[in-house]
Amino acid sequence: MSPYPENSMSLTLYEKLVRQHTVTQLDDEHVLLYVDFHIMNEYTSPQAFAGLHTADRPVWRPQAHLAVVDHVNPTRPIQSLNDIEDEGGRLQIETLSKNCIRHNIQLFDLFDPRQGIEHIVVPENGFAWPGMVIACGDSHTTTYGAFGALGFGIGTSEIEHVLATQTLVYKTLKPMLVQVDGILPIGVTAKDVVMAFVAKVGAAGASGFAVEFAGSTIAALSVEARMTICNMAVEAGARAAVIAPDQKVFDYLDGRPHAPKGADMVAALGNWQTLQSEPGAQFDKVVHLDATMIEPLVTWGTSPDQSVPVTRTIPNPTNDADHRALDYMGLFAGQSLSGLKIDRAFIGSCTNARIEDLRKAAKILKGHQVCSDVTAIVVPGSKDVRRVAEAEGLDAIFRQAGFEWRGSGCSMCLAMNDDIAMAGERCASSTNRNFEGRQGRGVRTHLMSPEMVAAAAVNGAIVDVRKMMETHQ
Ligand SMILES: CC(C)[C@H](C(=O)O)[C@@H](O)C(=O)O
Ligand code: SF4
Repeated sequence: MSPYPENSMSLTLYEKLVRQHTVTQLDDEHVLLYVDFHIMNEYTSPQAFAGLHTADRPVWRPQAHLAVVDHVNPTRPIQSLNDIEDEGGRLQIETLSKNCIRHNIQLFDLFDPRQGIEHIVVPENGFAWPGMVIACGDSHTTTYGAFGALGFGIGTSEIEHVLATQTLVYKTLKPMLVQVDGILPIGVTAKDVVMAFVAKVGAAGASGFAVEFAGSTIAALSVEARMTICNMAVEAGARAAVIAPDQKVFDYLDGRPHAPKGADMVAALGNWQTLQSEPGAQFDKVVHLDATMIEPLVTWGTSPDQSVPVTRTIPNPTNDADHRALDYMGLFAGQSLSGLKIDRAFIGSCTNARIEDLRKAAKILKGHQVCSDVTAIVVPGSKDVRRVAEAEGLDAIFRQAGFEWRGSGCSMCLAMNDDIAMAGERCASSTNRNFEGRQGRGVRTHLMSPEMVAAAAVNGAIVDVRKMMETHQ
């Protein structure tokens, strides 16, 4: 039996995307899904290629894949791969390059002017279109939902399957609607919206679901801000997040190197405009968020759902995990996050290192100095973002304030490269995960918006960014 029988009149956007890519129905829950575009990084692809080579299989459609170096590379300037001290990382980068040459796959390597974090360079170059299925060996592939595409993370054996056949066995999800309405207050961002969602449903609250974000708040957001939302939806367990594409998305894509052009674009638009949930489509769960009530959020624990508005105090622990998290973070219930001293400030990651993020953080920093106790770095999400920021003079604002201006990559989002904090250090971070050890062994991560990180860097402590905005006026 098909989960989407032909006689079911009204489909959600997610269901449409699945149906349009179903090669064959396997059982009640599984389909063989066609993958339009597949992205690889140096970290999760080597074993998949090794499997392919053992089986002596070719890559079926080399042009439907892109490889990007982002996780293990240093963000300080280097002249050649020989300058990378970590031998393991260097080997991963070299292996990706060899595999791409062997199979004729396009690679944005470390020295390519288009290099950056995979989920930043893919949209930037116009690879992600509405209606596509996009897979990648990385959980934050949900980012492409901002375009009305179905993006999701896959494991090593699935990567191999996609390389060989351009398909994979896919377990269908239940549709969930997250309706966000109202005007966001000043100083409250897309990051706070998605953190509010994650806090409301919990870290596993959307597992088994494909989330559709809708409502006046979402419609008012830029495409980049929508990417922040879809990116972090996976922290609630959602293996897919979608937003119906609108004119903003079409305008964003227009003129990008790999977006359709001319008559192809006209034809594509005809299809893209149909990509919405139909009236009467059924969702298995509906969550409402009132944007006017959202405040800047900060995590206090070691899971992205353990957050509170910066104006509030840390809640009482309700289970063992809460106790353990407080212990690791060196915090206690009833404590105020505002005023908590930090050692590091990090602006970066595929959640919040796009040009709009850097512009907003720079606006907070302008005319201020990073507190002398704080080491602050900003890692633009891609070389493109870095170039645009430099053309606008943002690098000068960051540097004058005392931030280090780095090259692009995942950097301090996860301790897999040179950018690692020290045990016991507390870091205000614009990233998406605050797990134990995520930024280095014993490091205490507080997730927040890039504006909030900028404000924390200046104050040497977590602070409500809206206070700094008042002094600007
Ligand atoms: C390394 C990679 C597999 C991982 C992911 O899947 O997301 C990483 O990017 C992360 O953010 O934790
Ligand atoms: S920036 Fe962070 S979240 Fe994004 S892909 Fe890299 S490690 Fe994962």
